[in-house]
Amino acid sequence: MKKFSFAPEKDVDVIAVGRIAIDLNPNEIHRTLDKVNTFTKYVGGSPANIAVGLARLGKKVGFIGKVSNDAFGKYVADYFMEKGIDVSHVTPSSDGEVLGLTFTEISSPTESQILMYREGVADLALAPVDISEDYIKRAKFLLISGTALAASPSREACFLAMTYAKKHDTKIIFDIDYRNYTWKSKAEIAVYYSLAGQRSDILMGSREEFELMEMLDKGNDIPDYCLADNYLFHGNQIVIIKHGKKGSLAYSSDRKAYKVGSFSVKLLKSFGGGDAYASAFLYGILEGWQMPTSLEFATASAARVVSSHSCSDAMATAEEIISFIADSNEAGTVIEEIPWNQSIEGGRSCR
Ligand SMILES: Nc1ncnc2c1ncn2[C@@H]1O[C@H](COP(=O)(O)OP(=O)(O)O)[C@@H](O)[C@H]1O
Ligand SMILES: O=C(O)C[C@@H](O)[C@H](O)C(=O)COP(=O)(O)O
Repeated sequence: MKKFSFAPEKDVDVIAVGRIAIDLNPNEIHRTLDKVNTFTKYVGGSPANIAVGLARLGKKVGFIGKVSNDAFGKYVADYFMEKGIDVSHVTPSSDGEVLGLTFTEISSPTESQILMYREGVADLALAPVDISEDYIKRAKFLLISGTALAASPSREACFLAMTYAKKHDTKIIFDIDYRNYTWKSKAEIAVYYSLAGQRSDILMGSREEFELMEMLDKGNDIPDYCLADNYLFHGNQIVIIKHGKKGSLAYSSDRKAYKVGSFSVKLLKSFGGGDAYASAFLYGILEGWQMPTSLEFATASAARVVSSHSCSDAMATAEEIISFIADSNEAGTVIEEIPWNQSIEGGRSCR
């Protein structure tokens, strides 16, 4: 696949836009939330986790977002600074908006859910006035996280950020990132997700998130490659469709398709894999690696995080991921190049 190239004046690897929140993960596991007494606090929020993952991998990361004007807002901003993430465009909300809270429920060795408190959150107060063209111009990649499209003015802020990115050849990664809060209808979800997906250069999401973007009924048998084709047609270089423990499928504009398995780990929580995957995959792309190497690296990072208690704190260095791969039984076996129309569902035609 043609490698991405960037003007030398682009001195920031990735600028992420969207929510910084707090994860409260249970210290008592394999029980429902009502039976949990204590939690461990971590920085959370999908785009924040991805930013932390990239910073942990040594990339130069910026962030555009709004946080609460209180101790929690200071906590997340301080954590970002400690990780080396630029916070010059992370600003406190002005009308009392709060930081989102995500309670993870680890109800059994195989089941986990999240309960999010997102009423009046600061991240959705991000407005076009907060988007700096000069800042975005410096970035190789702009990461847009789908939940930031769930309400105005954050929605307009994201589309303005994408306009600036297009103007200055900053490549756009759209991580679909669906959370069933704030959205008013399935039609609204599909409109805004597909608008963003048609403007991106790298598009990633779970199968369920692609189905929401395409307004497809659950359980439909449209093959993944058909979903990918639609967005490659609109200019994406890479489309990745994630399938949980089964792994993922990746499609590139040079018509190469990859079926990616997963590494065997002891699952603790099924959350965090996507954020680790996104940060490690993007690291590989920034390093100029070929798709299979980036996909394996991403899959390994994801496996580490779903077997960890945290998401942000569990993000790994490149050395940790490489040694995880070396120590695993699946090294070199998780990636398979497949014929374009032989996705996980088989060789069915698109329509
Ligand atoms: N149980 C698991 N064991 C190992 N890897 C996993 C497991 N669940 C997810 N992963 C990895 O994390 C990636 C993303 O997980 P997924 O649940 O599909 O996305 P998201 O976390 O964004 O919802 C998967 O493609 C896979 O590589
Ligand atoms: O996205 C959130 O606000 C919660 C995250 O911090 C949490 O770690 C999580 O759900 C990760 O999501 P995933 O990587 O998409 O599974």
